[in-house]
Amino acid sequence: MEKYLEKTKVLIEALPYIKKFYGKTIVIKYGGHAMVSDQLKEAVINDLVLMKFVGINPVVVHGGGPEISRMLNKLNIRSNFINGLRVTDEATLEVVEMVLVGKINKEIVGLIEKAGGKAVGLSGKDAGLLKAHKKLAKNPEPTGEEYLDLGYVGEITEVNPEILLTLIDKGYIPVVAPVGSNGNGEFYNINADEVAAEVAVALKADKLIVLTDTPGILLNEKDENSLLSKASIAEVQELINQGVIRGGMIPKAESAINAIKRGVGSVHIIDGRIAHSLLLEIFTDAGVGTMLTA
Ligand SMILES: Nc1ncnc2c1ncn2[C@@H]1O[C@H](COP(=O)(O)OP(=O)(O)O)[C@@H](O)[C@H]1O
Ligand SMILES: CC(=O)N[C@@H](CCC(=O)OP(=O)(O)O)C(=O)O
Repeated sequence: MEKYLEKTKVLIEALPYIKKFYGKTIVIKYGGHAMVSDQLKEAVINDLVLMKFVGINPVVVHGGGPEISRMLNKLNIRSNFINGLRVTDEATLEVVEMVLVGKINKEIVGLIEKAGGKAVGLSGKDAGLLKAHKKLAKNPEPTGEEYLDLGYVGEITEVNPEILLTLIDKGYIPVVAPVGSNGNGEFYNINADEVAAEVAVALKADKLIVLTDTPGILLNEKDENSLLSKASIAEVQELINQGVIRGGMIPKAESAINAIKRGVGSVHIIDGRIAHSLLLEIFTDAGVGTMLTA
């Protein structure tokens, strides 16, 4: 009996959240470092499908950095990162598209279908979804040029959400790969955190949830107990300036600040290595990870 009461308690606890988010859009950034095992992938996908069936509109933006690196390695193409962004020459861009659009995007779509949902996979090239131009990165070193050339790394100039709204309306979960186009035949590799934030802004999303491989923003990267559970965008900017937030966490934190400044209610950076962390974040009182608000 006790066991059943526990189960009903969990469902009842979810009710106010189901009501709160009914009909709302939540953008989920599914990071490559959170795609650890097939079992975990299935847990994430089940969460997305459950969200859809209780009336929430999830939109997925995925990464795949580790898988791109593995493929580049196999092909003996060297790559390096500046401020968490992969320097991308022509050969690298080809591999990026192959892995993100050809493989990971279609895999996620297939898993959603397997779990009973409906999904459509897109890259930013489709239906003019992500317009981009070349991004110049600020040189992290105090010496030399102020800006560094990252090759075919893009920065979003415009999101055209029309196709996403149509898909949502028809009951599909849109799955977006972070590749953009300048409209003149030039394509760019865009960091998936940046894409997720821009998509969340364009869709006026209630929340952006970033699934990654840490419990959230840590005050000491080596200590998982130093989790910052809540932060304002000013506090996060300060942690970037101090160098507490570095590497792959920089685009996440900067994108979160950008999204909140432009109207997204909250951004949550959570541990995608924990099965069903997405459900815990949305449907329970506890919440997980780091919550960023204005
Ligand atoms: N202050 C910090 N707190 C947590 N993680 C941090 C911090 N600073 C840097 N990181 C790094 O950021 C990484 C997450 O970014 P990234 O590797 O790009 O993941 P993803 O593939 O999910 O986008 C963490 O694994 C960690 O190494
Ligand atoms: C410019 C840039 O860095 N692009 C990323 C795109 C994929 C990505 O962002 O993947 P994660 O979310 O798994 O890190 C890359 O080439 O790795």
